[in-house]
Amino acid sequence: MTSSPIVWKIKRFFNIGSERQLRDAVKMVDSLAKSMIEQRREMGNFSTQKDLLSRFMANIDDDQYLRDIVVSFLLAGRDTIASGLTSLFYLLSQHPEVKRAILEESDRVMGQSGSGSRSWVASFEQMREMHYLHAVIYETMRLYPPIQFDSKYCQEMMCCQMYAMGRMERVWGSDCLEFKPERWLKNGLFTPECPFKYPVFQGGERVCLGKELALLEMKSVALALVRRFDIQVSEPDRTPRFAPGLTATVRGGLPVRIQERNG
Ligand code: HEM
Repeated sequence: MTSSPIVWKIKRFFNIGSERQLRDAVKMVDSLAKSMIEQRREMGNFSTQKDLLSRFMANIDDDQYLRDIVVSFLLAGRDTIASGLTSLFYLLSQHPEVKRAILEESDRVMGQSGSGSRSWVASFEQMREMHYLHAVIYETMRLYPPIQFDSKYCQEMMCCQMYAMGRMERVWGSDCLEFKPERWLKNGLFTPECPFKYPVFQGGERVCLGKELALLEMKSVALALVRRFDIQVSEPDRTPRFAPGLTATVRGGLPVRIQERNG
């Protein structure tokens, strides 16, 4: 990235420096997407396969279009989930009472399976019953939205600041900086907020297409890990700092210590 467009235009023209790196990186992502499409084509029978790519391939023949679909799902769906889960494990490490409440809820819904150890994979129906877990995921992304700001261009440009909005007293009340999953529950049931108050997935016609998938993915990974392992942030007193970028990434990662639970 440079301050003047002339610089990158010259680099692009001569295919040098960061423009060359960008071109190589795009080529690599393209060939990854292409090989995923080819592998799936060799498997055949798209109409009977249940994965997302097969469903698209059952209806679309244009390889360029399919490649764009693969790339947009990879970009939109990978780093966002990783970011949300990183923040979740940071917060759970600081709030053992929330972790305990997740375990209690999951034990109630899933039961504690054989020989003292918990089974860790929940069914879709079981996950729908876990209102507290759902609230924890929403509350995590209120304080740490995976996409911290987002710009839109129409007649004028506007910028939506998800990170700032999630921490505004005017919007969330005097306890806005506290991690309180209960704020999302009414009589134990998850109660959503208007997407324009909680714009983590944006709202309206350009709402995140993967929103429900994202929530399901985050819930199932979080649950499986919390039930099976005890995860502690290695340096609990160090506040994570974000690296600048489209998706919120913790600078240097979030080192944790993982221990298997006994039961
Ligand atoms: C916690 C995880 C996620 C968050 C916070 C998130 C957030 C967002 C946001 C804020 C937008 C709007 C961007 C814009 O219009 O400028 C968006 C768009 C989009 N997201 Fe997600 N996303 C997540 C996960 C996913 C997943 C898992 C997928 C798919 C597998 C996905 C697919 C998409 C697509 C295709 C769009 C473009 C929609 C359009 O322009 O019509 N997202 N997402």
